[in-house]
Amino acid sequence: WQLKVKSSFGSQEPPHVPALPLIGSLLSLRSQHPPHVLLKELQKKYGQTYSLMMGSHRVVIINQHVHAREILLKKGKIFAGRPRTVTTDILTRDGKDIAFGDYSPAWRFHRKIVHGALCMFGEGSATIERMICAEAQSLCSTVSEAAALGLALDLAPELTRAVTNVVCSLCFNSSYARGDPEFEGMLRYSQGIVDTVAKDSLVDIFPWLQIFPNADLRLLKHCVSVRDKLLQKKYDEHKADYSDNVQRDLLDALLRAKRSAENNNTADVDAATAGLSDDHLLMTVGDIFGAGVETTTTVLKWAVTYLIHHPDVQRRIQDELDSKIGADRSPRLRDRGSLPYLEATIREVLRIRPVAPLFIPHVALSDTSIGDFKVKKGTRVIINLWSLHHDEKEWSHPEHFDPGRFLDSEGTGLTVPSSSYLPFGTGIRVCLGEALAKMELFLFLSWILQRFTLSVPPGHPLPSLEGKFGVVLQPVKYKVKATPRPGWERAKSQMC
Ligand code: HEM
Repeated sequence: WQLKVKSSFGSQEPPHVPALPLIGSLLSLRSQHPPHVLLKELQKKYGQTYSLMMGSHRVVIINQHVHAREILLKKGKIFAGRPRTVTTDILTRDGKDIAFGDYSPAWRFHRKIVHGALCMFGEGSATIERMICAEAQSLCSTVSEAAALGLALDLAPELTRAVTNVVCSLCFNSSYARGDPEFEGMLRYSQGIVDTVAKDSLVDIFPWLQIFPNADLRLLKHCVSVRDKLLQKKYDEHKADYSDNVQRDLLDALLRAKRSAENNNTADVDAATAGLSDDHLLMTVGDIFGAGVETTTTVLKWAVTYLIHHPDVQRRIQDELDSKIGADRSPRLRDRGSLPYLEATIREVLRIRPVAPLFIPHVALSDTSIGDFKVKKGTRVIINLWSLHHDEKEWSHPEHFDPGRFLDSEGTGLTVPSSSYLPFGTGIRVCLGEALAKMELFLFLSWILQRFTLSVPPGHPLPSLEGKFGVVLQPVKYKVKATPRPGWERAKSQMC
């Protein structure tokens, strides 16, 4: 019996990367590789699951799907905590959002109403499809204008604009024209936040460093205050003309859920204890911008980058689009089922270049175990999605871009060939925007590839596939030559 109890809490600690007092394992983590690659490499020395010290925090690193699934699914509630850090506290008013909020009844209720609101405007909704198609149309017009002038285009800012506008329409029922000062301001502060949060922030490992002047923290605080002013303005406007009978957007849906909880119109136990404040709703919208724009845009950028490297894949998608949709109308969400090769390509992009290769760290909320290893309450856990998606035992030639691995043996049906595939996570903390992101990826890519063939301008090198690591794993900057496809002359590219 004693043995049984022992093993249910794990019998041994995971192997440790050496650590020194105060600085932890910092010296062993110096490398020219980005963190996800280094943490994958360290498996060779310490095994698939090992631990290290970040300052005074013990962090367990997971490089295999069996342990990842145990953490996210089987022990989802035990590992549902999030660490608090200096930068995320600034970003989220001390964790009043979903992504960095710690697990609690308030968080559970908060996540539930946001999920409900996103479903209403998300999956299967004609409203969101219209919003995305409007942005796809505007994006294709910009690309078409550049093509008509014979110009190569940096697609990255155009994709950011398009995805940001979808999120603006979803949250505030307002989309912006190019050059609109409010919109340009929003793009600027978002970039500032991405740049500063992306820095390997030492203050997050050693919070006492805050007492020293820190230019990054100053910039982050400035960008967050500009963001908050805009969010507050939108929030006040929505509150002023709120009506129970009309739901224009996500902010209306959130306001309704909050009011209904306050009026005790809900039997929800968590709601009774939650007490969601205005800050919670504002930070939710901050989260959707923060988690929803950079990620989706980056996947689109990687998709374009891989398609440029693989004209054969691009051609096969275009053949599929031509035969299933033709040139008389634009793709719709209902076409997804008949375009398996495009869907397989999106899955392969999400596998080969996971934008969140280290997820968001989880925290053990009680003493527990992972496999045979015991894990103490408060331990942080980093799931290295890069290792899962590049595990040689699970994927043949993992660095080889091959959408076909997500097709069945007939090449017509979609499959997921390995359990080592978790681009959006799974379980209690699964990505809240998975459905929205998949709709955007499908519509933007199908619209672009129906109209244009993408390449690099003559004489330009192919863009690097290495990527640079920040908040997300980004491709490098480069220019794209978009050649209109036969039948997609300029006027027609406007067609919806
Ligand atoms: C292709 C685009 C996207 C990818 C690959 C992606 C991936 C992920 C991943 C891996 C996580 C971490 C899961 C974990 O910690 O266990 C996550 C969390 C999250 N994502 Fe996404 N995401 C994408 C787009 C979006 C969008 C569009 C939204 C907003 C509508 C969004 C909102 C969130 C939120 C709020 C969380 C935190 C969930 C929680 O902590 O409970 N994401 N996402």
